[in-house]
Order: sequence, then structure tokens, then C-alpha cells
Amino acid sequence: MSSSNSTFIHLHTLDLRIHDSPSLHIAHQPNDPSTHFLPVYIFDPRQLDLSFLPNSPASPSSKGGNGVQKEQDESAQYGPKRTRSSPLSRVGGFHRTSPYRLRFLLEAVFELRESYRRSGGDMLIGYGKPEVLLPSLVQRLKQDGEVSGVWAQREYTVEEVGNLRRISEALTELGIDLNLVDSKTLLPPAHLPFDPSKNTPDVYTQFRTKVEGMGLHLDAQGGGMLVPPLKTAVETQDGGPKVSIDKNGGRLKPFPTLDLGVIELGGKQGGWIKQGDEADSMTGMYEALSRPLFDSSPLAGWSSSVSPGKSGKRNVTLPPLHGSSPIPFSGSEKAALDRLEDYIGHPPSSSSSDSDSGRGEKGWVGGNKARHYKETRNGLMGEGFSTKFSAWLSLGSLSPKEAGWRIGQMLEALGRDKEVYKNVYWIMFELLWRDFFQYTVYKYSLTSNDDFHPNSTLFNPDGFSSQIDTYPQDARPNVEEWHYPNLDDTNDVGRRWCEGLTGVPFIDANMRELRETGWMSNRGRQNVASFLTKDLYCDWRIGAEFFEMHLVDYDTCSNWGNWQYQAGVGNDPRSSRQFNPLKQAKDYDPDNAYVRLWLPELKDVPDSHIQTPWLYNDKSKLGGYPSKPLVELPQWKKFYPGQSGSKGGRDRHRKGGGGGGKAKGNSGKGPKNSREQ
Ligand SMILES: Cc1cc2nc3c(=O)[nH]c(=O)nc-3n(C[C@H](O)[C@H](O)[C@H](O)COP(=O)(O)OP(=O)(O)OC[C@H]3O[C@@H](n4cnc5c(N)ncnc54)[C@H](O)[C@@H]3O)c2cc1C
Repeated sequence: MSSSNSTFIHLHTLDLRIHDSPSLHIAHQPNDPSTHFLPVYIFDPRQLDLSFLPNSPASPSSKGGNGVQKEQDESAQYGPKRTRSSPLSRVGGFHRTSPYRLRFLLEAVFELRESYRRSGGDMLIGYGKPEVLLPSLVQRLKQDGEVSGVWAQREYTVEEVGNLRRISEALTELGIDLNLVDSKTLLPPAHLPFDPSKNTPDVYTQFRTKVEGMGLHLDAQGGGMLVPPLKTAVETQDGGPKVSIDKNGGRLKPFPTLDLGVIELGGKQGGWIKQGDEADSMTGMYEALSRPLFDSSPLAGWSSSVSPGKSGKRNVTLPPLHGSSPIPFSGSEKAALDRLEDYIGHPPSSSSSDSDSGRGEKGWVGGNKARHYKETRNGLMGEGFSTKFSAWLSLGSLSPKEAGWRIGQMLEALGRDKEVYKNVYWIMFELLWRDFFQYTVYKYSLTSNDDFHPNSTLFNPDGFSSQIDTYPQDARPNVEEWHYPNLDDTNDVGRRWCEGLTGVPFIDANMRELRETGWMSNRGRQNVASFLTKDLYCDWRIGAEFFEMHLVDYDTCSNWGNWQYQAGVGNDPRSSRQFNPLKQAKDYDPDNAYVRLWLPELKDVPDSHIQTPWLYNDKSKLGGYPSKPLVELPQWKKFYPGQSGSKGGRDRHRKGGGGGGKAKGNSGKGPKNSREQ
């Protein structure tokens, strides 16, 4: 590179996409001085055990979640200015990333590199602490030219903000700025009608009312609630998105020439992936990063579809998806955009034949699933009952603005049909929940100067409740009375919950599905969280960490925020939220298909007793399933076989679209119901 070269570096973190990319947009403005565009992704030892990659920092060995583990170093403490140093969770000692989560991440990362390559550029992949790797890269680039700046997505959570801050400090020493862009939420912080760091309402309905007050009309100048996504990519015919910008002749600025071999990193600090390295492919990287996962399998093990065979040989291909997975998708940006198309559809293009939708309806193409979303969203089985956008949103391979804008377009096109409007708008309603949790966490983690809040409470047992008063403190659970699970004890109720062995089939089926597929429906999540915290009275953080390990859509704000909400230590406006698993099974698994799918050992138990096997006389038919539930509550009795609330003579309900049980519990409740999630 000549000294007139200037490189724009974008550090990809949870923004694994090229569509709606502020960095691509900024780097290609006429006034931007950079001559080259260098995207980077770095696997971080705080998320993944990197021990099997060359020159890697050794990670603390995992207990695999077999005992409550408190890390001894200061990183174990939750609080300002502290971060963790290990890829294990703090309370349960679980791996933070399961093989399925890893698969989804690798697909997103490596496919992103393909998108850059398809566009004439490339992406650098490294492993180690970004605050160590990035400065060494900058120093190397500065030998031959300039670095115009390093850019990354703004985050709102203590750990991620701490990481960005360390990067910023290291770069400042080299005279380089770390610039942050807002690409994480549907509604960017500067667009909100309040200062999110101080005034995010504590109750969802108030949050929603304020933002909806801006109007849903799609205003290209950003006058309405929604902000138009940036047009930085187009779909190609040959299998994926490609960078396309309205400046620079539509072309991506070139990738700089780099000799990675000469970038100096201290011993055991990680490295950059070079062409031909074993880890220079999805499967190669999977092999290195999954080894520690199989070397210490967690409580209840990994999915039977990914576990090493009996010979002990590891799986060296990407783990195959479970045959009944409700999320049979890749983590790539292309898969995200395909899903958006499949679920929502698109406006007719004037040039193509789809100006008439083919459904006898002008103005919109496709979107059949979205048209029924509100009716199906409480389903449990199949891919179609809900959008599944969360998995791509969590990694940023789908832009929330892109999704929201497309939904807004559909509403504009079809809004006169009240039924369609109600169904489609409910997706927006849910996306706003996501923003609500992002900004709640922001408010209670960071101040308006982006300093750490002195009392960050996202991960503490009493959650936000020490700071907010959505309902009286004396109606909150007493944290002192909680059971702190001993996961080494096979009889511990917290452990039995993790293993899907509580003896309550509706709960256990959901927990088995989570382990087997990396997914659980929203209905299931609410139920198992309520059961752990309200029925078993366990520390909710075990549940949040177990979810973090397994969920392919794990998102810090949505996960920990929802867990607090369910546990009664968050910003739920209602104190009495407790799900009755038998009523829930009756309403949402009316023909028992869900429980039968995930608890095959109960195959010989008749329908009359499959949700209450402890009441079945012939215990020999339980196939090893617990013969007694861990708890039995009086309010369940109404739903026992033969009782007034039970299914009686096999009352079969019609199935909703996409294979999900039609949500009975919800019908008739419009978006005015603030508590509905
Ligand atoms: C205990 C618990 C833990 C959860 N952990 C996570 C998590 O780690 N990551 C995550 O993305 N969601 C989490 N959720 C929220 C919700 O369950 C999922 O977002 C939803 O099930 C994802 O499926 P979907 O994309 O098909 O959602 P859809 O029903 O299609 O909704 C569309 C989008 O709205 C957003 N959304 C919907 N419900 C919620 C909600 N309650 N909170 C925040 N956003 C919401 C999601 O982005 C989702 O993709 C959790 C909920 C509970 C009760």
C-alpha cells in the first residue's frame, strides 16, 4: 500500500450483515477520505473457548455446568467496570455457546465473508481479544499508509460496552478513534421521542404509546416512527447479497493488501486466520471451537443430533439440525433475507409480473404467514407459527430496521383489511418489545454519557426491581428465600428443570426441545421460566444462563430482561404472573402432539393422562419418566383428568397455520392489552 492509502476498518460484532450497514454507507460518502474498506470479525475468548486454535489463550476448564460455580477472580463480580474473562457462565458454570449456537454464528460469519468476496472485497477473521488484535492490525496498516478510523456497532449492555471501551482506549493510544454507529434497534436512540438513557418508560405500554405517537406512516425523511433502512446491498441471482452503494459507482472500496504473517501478536494472544489455515472454513473453525464443548458436555448433554458417536469421535462437520427443529435455517444473512421474504413478502415491482399478487389482491406479493401471525404466534411446532426473526436479529444478520420497514410497507399496502392489519401489526408490536428491553437495559446499565450506571442490575438476583417501582416492593419475591441450585446433586430441583425431568410433561417437553434444537417458542419460554421461579422458587439466573447456552437467538437484553420479567424482579406491571402448566397444555397442546414429540418415553401413556402421568395407575408405562412431579399445586387439580377444566373426551382443536396449535388463549385481545408478550 502506498502512503496515500487510507483504510476504513469496520469491526463486525453483532451486526453480521451488509444490508442496512451504516459503516458501508459512511465509508462510501463522497467526503470520506478512505481508499480501502477492511471489515473484521474476531472470535472473543470471553464468548468461546479458543484453546484449540494456535497461539491461543488457554481458557479455564469448564465444569460443563455440573455444579454451581462462582469464578474466583474479580471478573465473577457483576458490576461497573468489570468484565468476565471466561467463556463460562458465572452462576451455573455453563458454556456460553452450544454447538447449535456456534453453528448459527459460524454460518453468519463465514457467509458474511462470502458476501464481501462476492462484492470484490474480503473480510479478515481473527481470534483473541479485539482490544489486542485491532491495535496490532492498525499498527501494521500504518506502516504503509493511514487508518481513517475504526467503526463498530453501539451496544447497550455492560459487558459489550466494556469491551468496546477497552478497544477504544487501546486505539486512542495509536491516535485512532473508535466510532460507534446505531444499527442495533428498530428505532435508533436519536430517533426516539425521549432520551432513552434517562426516560425510557418502565412499562411497555407507555413505551409503545410514546413511539407509536410518532405515526406509522413511512416517511423517507424519518418523520414517522420507522426509519428507512440504508440501501447498502442487493440480492444477487447467484446465491446471496452483494454490496451496492449509491455512491462510488455502486462499488465497494477495495480490501487492502495485507501480509498477515508479519502482524506481531504477543504470545498466547490469538491470531488472524490466513488462507489455507485449518480454521479458514466453517467446518475447520467448528472443529476447533466445538472441541471444548464436547470435552465437557453440560448438564443433560447436547442435542442427540450433534453429540459425538459412541466411539467418542467428534463431529467434524457442522452439527446436523434436529429433524423436528422449528428453526431449520442457516444463520447467514441470505437465510435471514429469504425468511423475511417468505414470511412478510414484498411490494410488487412495477416492472415485474408480480404487480398483481396472484392472490386476487393488488398491492402486495406473498406474506401469507404474516397475514395469520396473531392467530398462530402462540404455536409450538413447525417453522411457520412465528417469524423466527429473533435468531438473525440477535447476530445482526437481519437488520431490525429492514424487517420493520418491510412490515410497515405491508401495512400500508393492505391496511384497509382490518383482519390483515391486526395480524401483521402484531409483529411490529413484538419488535417493539425487543426495543423496549434494549432501551430498558441501556437506561439501567449506562448513563447518557455512556458511563456505566453505578448500579447495573441486569445480572443481579434482584434485577431491576431495586431501581424501578412498577409494583410495590413488598409484592416482589424475597431473593433471600430463593433456592440456589446445587447442580451437582441429581435430585436438585434446578438441575431437574435443566434436564427436562421435573415430572410435568409440558415443562419437560419444552426443556427437551431447547436442548435438542436450540429453540423454544415464546409460549414455552414463559412457561418454563414461570415454573422455575414461581413454582420451584429457584434463582432465575440459572435459567437465564441455561437459555444463553442453548438458544440460537440468545440476546442479552431480551433474555435477561424477559427472565427478570417472569421472575418478578423486572419491569412487569403485574405481580401475580404465574402460569398453570396444565391449563397451558390444554390451551396450547390440545392434541398432546407437542408433548408426545419431545417425550417419546411416554408413548404408552394414553391421552387422558399424558399431561399428568403421575395420576396414571400403570407406572410401568412411564418408560423411565419421573413418576411424581417436583411440585403439585392446588390450582392444577381443575385440569386433572375428568375434572371441569380438563380436556374431557379428547376435545381436539383446529390447528393454526404453519403447523402450530392455534392460540386460543389470546383470541379477542387486541394490541391494547399491555401485558401480552
Ligand atoms: C424467559 C424468556 C427468555 C427469552 N430470551 C430471548 C432471547 O434470548 N432472545 C430473543 O430474541 N428473545 C427472547 N425472548 C423473547 C421471545 O420469546 C423471542 O423473541 C421469540 O420467541 C422469538 O421468536 P420469533 O422470532 O419467532 O418471534 P415472533 O413472535 O415472530 O416476534 C417477532 C420478533 O419480536 C421480538 N420479540 C417477540 N417477543 C419478544 C419478547 N417477549 N421480548 C423481546 N423481543 C420479543 C423478537 O425480536 C422476534 O423476533 C425470551 C422470552 C422469555 C419469556
